[in-house]
Amino acid sequence: MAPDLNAQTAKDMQQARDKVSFDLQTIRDHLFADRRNWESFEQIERILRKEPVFDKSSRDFIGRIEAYKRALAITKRLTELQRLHQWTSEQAAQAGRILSEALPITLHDLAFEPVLLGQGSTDLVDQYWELVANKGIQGCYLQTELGHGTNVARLETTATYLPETEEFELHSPTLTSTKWWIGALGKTATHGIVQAKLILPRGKDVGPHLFLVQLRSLEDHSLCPGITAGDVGPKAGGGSAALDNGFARFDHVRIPRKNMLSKFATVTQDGRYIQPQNPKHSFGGMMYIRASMVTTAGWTLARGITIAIRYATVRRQGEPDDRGLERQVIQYPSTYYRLLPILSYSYVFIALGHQTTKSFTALTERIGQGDLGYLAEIHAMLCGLKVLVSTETINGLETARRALGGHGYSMFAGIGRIYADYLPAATYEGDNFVLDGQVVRAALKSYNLLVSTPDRPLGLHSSYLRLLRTGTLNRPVISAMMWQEHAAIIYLLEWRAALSVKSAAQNSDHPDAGINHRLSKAVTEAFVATQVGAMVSDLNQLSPNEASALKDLYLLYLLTTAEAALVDLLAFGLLQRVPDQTHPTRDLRAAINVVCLRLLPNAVGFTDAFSFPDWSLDSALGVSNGRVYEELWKRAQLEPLNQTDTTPGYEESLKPMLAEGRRIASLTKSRL
Ligand SMILES: Cc1cc2nc3c(=O)[nH]c(=O)nc-3n(C[C@H](O)[C@H](O)[C@H](O)COP(=O)(O)OP(=O)(O)OC[C@H]3O[C@@H](n4cnc5c(N)ncnc54)[C@H](O)[C@@H]3O)c2cc1C
Repeated sequence: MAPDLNAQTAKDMQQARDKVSFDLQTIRDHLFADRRNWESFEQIERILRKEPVFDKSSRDFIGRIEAYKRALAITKRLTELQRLHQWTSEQAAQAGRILSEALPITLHDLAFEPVLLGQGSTDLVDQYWELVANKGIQGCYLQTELGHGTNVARLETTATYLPETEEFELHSPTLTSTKWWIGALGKTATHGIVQAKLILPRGKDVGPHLFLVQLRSLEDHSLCPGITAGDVGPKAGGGSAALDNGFARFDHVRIPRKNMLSKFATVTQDGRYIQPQNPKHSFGGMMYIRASMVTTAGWTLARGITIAIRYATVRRQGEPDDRGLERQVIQYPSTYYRLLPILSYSYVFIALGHQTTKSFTALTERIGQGDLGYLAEIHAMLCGLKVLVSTETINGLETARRALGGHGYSMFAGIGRIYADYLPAATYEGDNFVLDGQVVRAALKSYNLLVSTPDRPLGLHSSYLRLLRTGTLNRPVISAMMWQEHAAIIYLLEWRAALSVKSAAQNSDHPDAGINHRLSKAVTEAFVATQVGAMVSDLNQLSPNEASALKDLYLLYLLTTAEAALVDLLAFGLLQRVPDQTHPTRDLRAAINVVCLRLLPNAVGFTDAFSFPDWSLDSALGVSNGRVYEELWKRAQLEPLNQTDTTPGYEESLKPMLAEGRRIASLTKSRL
């Protein structure tokens, strides 16, 4: 008798869990950076799961307006719970991650609040802080315009200072000056921080500055006089439907002088402009957002890969074995080769997120004390990290979705929604290809300084350049064994970055079109590789089983990064074949397979450690008990089209069309 495919799914999942070699709680603590963070996660999850407003069962079937209203209801309850349980901002962020919903409030927390805090004067922050912290007002950040996004210097919105009334007048002089794409502006925000060209009394334009503007009445939420605003419309792939990305135009809107965010630059009562000591001070807001994007990317990828690995574990296809069981699709090399690297990327990005947040906090303290030493370098590295994590997360999600076969295209699979929501991360907070340019500029500057002053100390982010100091370090020694050593691969990736920068500097008169992207990738991957080295060293605190499983995961990250860098490694002569040995590229690929095979029995365990409850993961294919077919069946029954036997539209369209077709067919037949 053929095995019961449905019952087999739960057995496969249980068997996969039985094979896991490590203690789940230890890996969980590692992921959450601390047992207390995990406990807090668990506590928050228990609170959230009881709330009917967070139920996701109907969200695949609702339209935009309902989705938006649902998002507001979620936001309201989330805010009440935060107050009730006195969650810290980190705990509130954790609640947001567990919920995993695209909510307008995100922009208040991620963009409005940090920019106001980081760049507003003490008086302005004092005036608004309680309102901002208690969500008595809802904020957004209005920079991008219809005509310009990347080129901030060419923004057209003006803020003209009027000394007679001590006010700024905000104005949108052209259609193309309309603020566009602004998250939460369309319908939700009451206030916004507007990026506008500051025009001084005698008409001098001193470029874009930030201004706090009330957009909507706090009485009835109607738009304030002189402001036209609305939603920009549906987004690609139906992504972020509940988010009201909006447009706004200002018609001579007046705001008081103190509403200019003037921590670093200010305008005096009589209209004199006091310049910032260092214009780079104003990078703070963007840097905060980019730093938090590393963590977000890690957890987003974690969701996608949990679904894919669980499904690939219970999905069976192929020739049946002697028990009549087909092969679990995760056992196919072409499947695990696609999925396990994504798992490794999610672990690396989550750990990198912890490190980045720590460095950013330390940097903010140093800036507060007036030390801008490494600011430019850290800014460039955050740009590089933003590019790397968003690119890899988008690619990883789509790879994971395709690995699900046809069912991956179903909304019930869950990855399609995550992908559509996450997709614009490649564009917002700086288009990835534009940010590449900033990484490259900083790298070339560090290189030129090194050439002119060889003894100059190098920062953490450019330490790979030490390899170019003459007579210091040798090129890597190539052998098949090196692919098993984290340090050797890190060294290789650092060499690739150093030689990429050197080559770009020496050929700067004739750059090729792809140089920025390649160089930015090389430099950022070298930095991430050194961070992975630090992660590996930290594993010594763990017991051998857990340490060795995580070491393999980090090794896979390094190996697949090296594999993707093969063109550079070969072009720079870093991987030359040693006589009588196999080619290093072959050894590298063999090593990837070996480490994948070692990781395979732990794959489900690694995804369990992310600890996504089923209600939060919201995926028919990612259910933790493996019963994917039952779940798919259950969800398809909820499809509104299935609620009536005769389909809507039958009477007006389908019935007459079928009848007409039959009539014509019968005429043709009679003529024959
Ligand atoms: C979902 C979503 C949410 C957003 N939320 C906000 C928000 O809350 N607030 C806000 O202010 N903005 C927001 N934005 C806008 C976002 O920041 C901009 O889209 C982004 O900065 C890119 O600008 P752009 O769209 O004008 O693209 P463009 O600058 O027109 O870029 C178009 C193309 O040209 C290339 N390009 C442009 N300039 C250069 C250059 N110098 N060198 C090389 N290549 C270049 C880019 O790589 C890109 O491929 C959001 C956008 C999206 C999609």
